[in-house]
Amino acid sequence: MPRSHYTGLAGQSHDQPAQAGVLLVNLGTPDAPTAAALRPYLAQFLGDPRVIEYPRWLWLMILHGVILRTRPARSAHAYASIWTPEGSPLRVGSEKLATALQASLQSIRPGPIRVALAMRYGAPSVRAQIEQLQREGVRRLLVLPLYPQYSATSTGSVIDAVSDTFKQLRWPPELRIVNDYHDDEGHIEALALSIERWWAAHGRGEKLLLSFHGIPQRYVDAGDPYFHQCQATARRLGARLGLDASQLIMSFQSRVGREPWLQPYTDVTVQRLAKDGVRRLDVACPGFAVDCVETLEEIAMQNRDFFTSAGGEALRYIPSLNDSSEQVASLTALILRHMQGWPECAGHP
Ligand SMILES: C=CC1=C(C)c2cc3[nH]c(cc4nc(cc5[nH]c(cc1n2)c(C)c5CCC(=O)O)C(CCC(=O)O)=C4C)c(C)c3C=C
Ligand SMILES: [Fe+2]
Ligand SMILES: [Fe+2]
Repeated sequence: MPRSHYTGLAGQSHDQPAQAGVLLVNLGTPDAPTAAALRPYLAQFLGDPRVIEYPRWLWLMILHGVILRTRPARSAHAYASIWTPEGSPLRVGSEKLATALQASLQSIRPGPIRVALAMRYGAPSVRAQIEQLQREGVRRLLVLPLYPQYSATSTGSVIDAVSDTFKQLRWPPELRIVNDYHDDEGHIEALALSIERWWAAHGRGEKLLLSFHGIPQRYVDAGDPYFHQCQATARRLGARLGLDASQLIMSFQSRVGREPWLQPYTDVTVQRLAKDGVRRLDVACPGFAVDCVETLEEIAMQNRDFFTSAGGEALRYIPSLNDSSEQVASLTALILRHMQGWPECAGHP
C-alpha cells in the first residue's frame, strides 16, 4: 500500500475527551549567534514571499547571490551582543510566556486547554506543533500570532503556515485565528500599566517614543492595514497614559534595503529629538510581544548611541510585556474571549 498523502493519527482512539488548544506563534530566531546559524534562518525568513514581495526568481538570485554572503555575519554580531546563557531572548521570552499562559489558563479552566508555542521560521515549526496538539487530543484550535498589529508580512505569513498544515491533515481541528489585537482593551491597559510601573521605578523622561517594526511603504499602499493599526495603538495608549501630541511620538525601525519604508524612521527621529534639545527620551516598542534583537540591540544599544552622539543624555528603553503579569492577564482574557462558544471553555473567568 502506498503511504498516504495525509497525516492522520493511526491507532489513536477517537473517543478520547476533546481538548481545546492555543498555538502561540512568534517569528523565530537563529539557534546560535553565528553566521553559520544565521544563514539558514535568514534564508527561510527572507525567502518567504510574504516578507519580500518581489519578482520571485530575481529576488532568489539576489538573496542567495549577495545577501546571504554578507548579512549573516553582520546580524550574528548583533545577536551576539544580546545572547543569554539560556539562548536567544526571543525564544526564551516566548517560552516563558507560553508557560505562564498555560498556568494561568489551567487555574481558570483546569484540564481542557493546552498551550503550545511554534516559530514561523525555524523550530518548532507550526506544522510540528499542530500535529503534536492533535496527538494530545486537541479538536479545537485557536492560533494566536504574537503580533498585536496585523501585517501580511507577519500575521499573514503565520496564516499561510497554518493553511499549508491544514491541507495535509486527514482530520483537521476546528480553527480560529486571532487576526490582530492592536486595539484590544486589555492589551492597551497592559501596555499602559507596564509603562507606568516602569516610570514609578525609574522616573519619567521628557518624551515617550513608540517605535514599531517597519515594513515597505509599498505594502501599505497595496492595502496592508499595519500602518493604520500601529497608529491606532499609539493613539489609544497615549490617551490612556494622558500624553498629548508633544509628549508622544511614533516611529518605525529596522528598515532593510533601499526602497522607502514606513516613516518617520526611528534612527532619524532619535537624532532629531536630541538636536531639538530633548535630554531624556523614553522608548517603548508596543509591536513586540517579547523582547528580541530588534528591541534589545537596535533600540537599547544602537539607537541609544545615535541619541547620545547627537547630544542627548539618556535613551531609556522600556521593556516589552514579555511574561509580565500584565501580559499574562490580558492574553488570558483575549484567549478565553476568542474561545467563547467552545464547550471546553464554557463560562466566564
Ligand atoms: C526585510 C524585510 C522584513 C520585513 C518586511 C519584516 C517585518 C516584520 N518583522 C517583524 C518582527 C521581527 N523581525 C525581526 C528580525 C528581523 N526582521 C528582518 C526583516 C524584515 N522584517 C530581518 C532581516 C531580521 C533579522 C535580524 C537582522 O538581521 O537584523 C525580529 C527579531 C528576531 C529575533 O531573533 O530576535 C522580530 C520579532 C514584524 C512584527 C514585522 C512586520 C510587521
Ligand atoms: Fe522583521
Ligand atoms: Fe534590526
